[in-house]
Amino acid sequence: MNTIPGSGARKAALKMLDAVLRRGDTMEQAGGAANGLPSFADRALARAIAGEVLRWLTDLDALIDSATNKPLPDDAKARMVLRMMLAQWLRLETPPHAVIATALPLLAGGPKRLAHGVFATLTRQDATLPDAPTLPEAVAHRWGDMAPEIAKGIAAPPPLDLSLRGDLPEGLEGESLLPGHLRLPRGTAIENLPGFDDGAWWVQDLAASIPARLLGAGEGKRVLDLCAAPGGKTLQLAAAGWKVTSLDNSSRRLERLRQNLKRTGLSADIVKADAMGWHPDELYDAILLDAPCTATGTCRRNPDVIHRIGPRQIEAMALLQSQLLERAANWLKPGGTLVYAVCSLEPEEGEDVAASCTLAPLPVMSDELPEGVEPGAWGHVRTHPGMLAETGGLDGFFIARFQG
Ligand SMILES: C[S@@+](CC[C@H](N)C(=O)[O-])C[C@H]1O[C@@H](n2cnc3c(N)ncnc32)[C@H](O)[C@@H]1O
Repeated sequence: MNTIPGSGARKAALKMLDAVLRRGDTMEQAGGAANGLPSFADRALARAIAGEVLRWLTDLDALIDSATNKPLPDDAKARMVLRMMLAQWLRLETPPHAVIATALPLLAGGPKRLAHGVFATLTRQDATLPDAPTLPEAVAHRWGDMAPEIAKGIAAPPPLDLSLRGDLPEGLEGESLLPGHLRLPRGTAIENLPGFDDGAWWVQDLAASIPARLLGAGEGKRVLDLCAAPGGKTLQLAAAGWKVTSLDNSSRRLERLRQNLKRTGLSADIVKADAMGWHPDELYDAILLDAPCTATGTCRRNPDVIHRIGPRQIEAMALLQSQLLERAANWLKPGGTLVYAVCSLEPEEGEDVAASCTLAPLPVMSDELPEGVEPGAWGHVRTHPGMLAETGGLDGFFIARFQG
């Protein structure tokens, strides 16, 4: 039984961190550890603690090492608990006495005094974190010139972006960076927003909304949303007047797509199939391939990717993406349009895959993008979390458009 209020959330956060950093689970998978907590507030707290630790891991470790004579092993439980303690104090503004009361029981029978001593030293010194998280060396190297700006973008969770099905519901206010887009402050509770019950909008990062926009109005023509679940882009395409076929190989994610269609009152034909074995009955006017990827572009909301993803996963994804793009290119009517997108910051999954496509590039124009985002040299789009910083940033995406 938990005798100290909030200790359940800390236990769950510890389990989540263990799952991500030791087993390589995604935050979504690891989040299951918080599901048994009785209150929404506790579940949110567990996720916030784990998220802040993953965001600031390198800097938290540097603080811990500065306050110990002998470095704690990377996988020591005391180090993990100290990371959580510092993240709560320095990022979530939890008072030190509450941090100590809820964290030390996690080390029952272990080095409680050591953890207490390190934490007390750092609080006495008024330790601080830098303005932007320090990226692990290999990640900074991979992201090259973009790395310093991305790091700034990762410093805090992102704002809430909504895509609108049609007109703006009465009473819903925010900043609009593209038609049909609305940005609200981070932490906004969606259930209480006007239009939630009517399905007048869905949550979708501004960058994630760009690929479907690049296909324009559907006017009843047929589009294949390849790798469609949970369906953010299917909803956009259906709302833009396309006759949508949504294909995905995950039953669980397709169930979420079904629920999303139901909530918004939009429609699509759903196909559960492996795109690597499936063949269409006829060709499509347009195809949106939002390919499976390492998702490093979502590092603001899923900071686990900073620690889980490396060359092995990037290479495997790039191979699958090239194969999917090659197949999709054959399913397009002559003159049709194909958009390839990945929410990855890795050129191997974006620029390199697009360069291997046999279709002709159909360059994206500046006026199709949010102000401040410009198309690249051959008309492709590259976004990253450090862009549009003054308005709250956006996820990292690579997007290219082609003509059949
Ligand atoms: C980036 S997500 C798609 C997100 C979706 N387009 C949206 O906007 O909500 C990639 C999807 O590809 C699916 N997928 C992965 N491999 C697949 C395959 N071989 N065939 C079909 N779908 C696949 C995954 O289940 C996942 O839902």
